[in-house]
Amino acid sequence: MTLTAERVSMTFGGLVALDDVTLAVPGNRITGLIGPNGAGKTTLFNCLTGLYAPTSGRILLDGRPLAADPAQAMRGGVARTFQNIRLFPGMSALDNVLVGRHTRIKQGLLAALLHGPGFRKSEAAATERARAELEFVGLGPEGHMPARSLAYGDQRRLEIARALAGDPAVLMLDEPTAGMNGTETADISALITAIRDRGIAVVVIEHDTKFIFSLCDHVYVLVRGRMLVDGPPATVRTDPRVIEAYLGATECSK
Ligand SMILES: Nc1ncnc2c1ncn2[C@@H]1O[C@H](COP(=O)(O)OP(=O)(O)OP(=O)(O)O)[C@@H](O)[C@H]1O
Repeated sequence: MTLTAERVSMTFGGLVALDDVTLAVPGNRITGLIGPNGAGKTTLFNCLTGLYAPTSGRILLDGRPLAADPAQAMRGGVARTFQNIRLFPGMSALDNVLVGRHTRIKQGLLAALLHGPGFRKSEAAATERARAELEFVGLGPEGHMPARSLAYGDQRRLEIARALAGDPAVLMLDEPTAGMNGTETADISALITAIRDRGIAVVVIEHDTKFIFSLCDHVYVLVRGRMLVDGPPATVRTDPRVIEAYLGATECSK
């Protein structure tokens, strides 16, 4: 599946946050989105996840318009994590992932109340899948623990497990390494690569350009609402326009 922004512009009052931005996010690829403060990254992210309706242009998932409604976008296959952790702190890690799984299950209220065999079977399958996602992110043994008692890095992995449980075609990660130490960052890199290898399109916004250039298959650079340049990391990080506009010569040449 490919998520596309087609000539997207977004204005807030008189302020142009995005100006004619086009990008394509295919499966089997980790796409990075970087840019200086105020470049429009979060605004683009919000358009791609259905939180904002662009002022003009279109967001398409495999050629079909994506609803400007986060719940519908999620059901359509676009999942996200947030800059700030948004778990249910008192619930177990497993139950947090089950919440993600339930976005996919079509059991009505009546079925839940009656607790019939169909419902029980579907719940058992959901629990199995939730356990599998916990294993996948490296939290297999922690399923019973309240989310709040997990280490910070583990809470971020739990958020990713919850997003994966909804069977996304595209996973959008907003600053997934914010506040992490070097080891946790390396672990998250490996996890994101494993997600890509499942065929899921991954989009990462990060301020840590070193992380983006070493992780991503393709990088887009936004500057003042416009897409300045995109390409493989090796090309983008040495592009003089990027060095001048965003990174500063010394940073980018590292
Ligand atoms: N809801 C809003 N209302 C008004 N202006 C907004 C709104 N959201 C963003 N903006 C403005 O749009 C521009 C782009 O902001 P955005 O947050 O998308 O940039 P960013 O690249 O994510 O920045 P940062 O790296 O600092 O998070 C900024 O000038 C910002 O002030």
